[in-house]
Amino acid sequence: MESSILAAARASVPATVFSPLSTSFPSRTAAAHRADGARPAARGAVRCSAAAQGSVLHRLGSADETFFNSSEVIQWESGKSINSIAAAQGIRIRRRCRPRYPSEGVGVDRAIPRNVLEQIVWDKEVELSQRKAKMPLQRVVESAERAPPPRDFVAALDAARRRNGGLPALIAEVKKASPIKGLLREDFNPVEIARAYEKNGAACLSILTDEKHFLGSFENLETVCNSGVKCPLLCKDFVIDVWQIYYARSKGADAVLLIAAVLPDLDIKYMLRVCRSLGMMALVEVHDERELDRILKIDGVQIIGINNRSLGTFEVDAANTNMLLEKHGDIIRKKRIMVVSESGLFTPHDVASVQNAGVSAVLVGESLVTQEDPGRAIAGLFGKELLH
Ligand SMILES: O=C(O)c1ccccc1NCC(=O)[C@H](O)[C@H](O)COP(=O)(O)O
Repeated sequence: MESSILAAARASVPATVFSPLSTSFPSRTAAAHRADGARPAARGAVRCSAAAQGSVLHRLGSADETFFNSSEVIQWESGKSINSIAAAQGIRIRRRCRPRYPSEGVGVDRAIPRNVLEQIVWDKEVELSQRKAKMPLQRVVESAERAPPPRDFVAALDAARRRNGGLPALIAEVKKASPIKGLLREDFNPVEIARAYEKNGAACLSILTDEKHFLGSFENLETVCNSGVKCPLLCKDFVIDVWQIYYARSKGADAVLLIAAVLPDLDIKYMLRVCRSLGMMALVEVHDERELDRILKIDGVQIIGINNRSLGTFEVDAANTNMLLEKHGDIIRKKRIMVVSESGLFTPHDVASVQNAGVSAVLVGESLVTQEDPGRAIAGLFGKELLH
């Protein structure tokens, strides 16, 4: 019998004809397959689905249920590469393993990464293809269905803010290492750190799951989820495919991070729908004005994270939050979007400054996790103890 999450996922992408570029997608796809000399799907027709805003090619009736990300569909449809679609939206982070037609597998570019984030994304493509080979989407979807019900990330932030007289709520990050700073904490026990954060007033926790660059893991996410910690959990990873969202849910995540510097608009729209179908929240992260402009045009975004880490230098500057909110605060307030200031917050002055700019929450890793007692460090960061 079909799982209800799978059914919900199907329901969220009604079976209508995909036409962002106005032509009938199934016939174009079939033509593309023929032109390319690729064999059609072994069983069942390639059926196309469209979400109200995002789109997905969903191959039904085959044993290995496959979802394709929206920009891959556009790639097939338009003949343009994902990288040129992304570049047209001002996205500077390129993909390396560029998926083409299904039977072709992935094409690998020989270029070298331009920066740390691009390197992370390229490594993520390799990691993901290995994970998917071990666990096809249908199994991940079924496993997501067995996870404990998601907790309300936004409600937890709101409640903490009210409890603390309007101070920004804290999303405290369980972070062992960073690609820029290296190892942040030697004696790293994710459950101990998570409990200490919660006890000292964190509203939500961010659990890094990237292994290669942050020494995080999905085991960390799962153990914290099963440890009795009640704070909602953000799976902090580099999402490039909906598979990762289902996987994060299956390991107990209540929210995921979607990075505008990495994901084209259609992928963000589609991923937001997948999150909604799973009862999860998406923290949509921007670094600059161009990304913020894009995200403000997308319906259904409830939380925006402004990352203070420059994508050029990877240096942090908390003034980035203030600068973006000065220019776009009005529209953000009008749309009732919650804003989180992320990265590079070290002192009560930093927190007060982003609070004055209008943020509802702060996401902090390094300045807490590097202290001997990361829980006690919260009072140091805010200049007072937070109510739990
Ligand atoms: O933390 C890094 O060095 C890093 C490098 C490249 C891409 C992303 C990176 N960090 C991810 C994050 O967003 C931070 O872990 C998070 O905002 C907390 O930042 P901080 O308080 O400065 O540890």
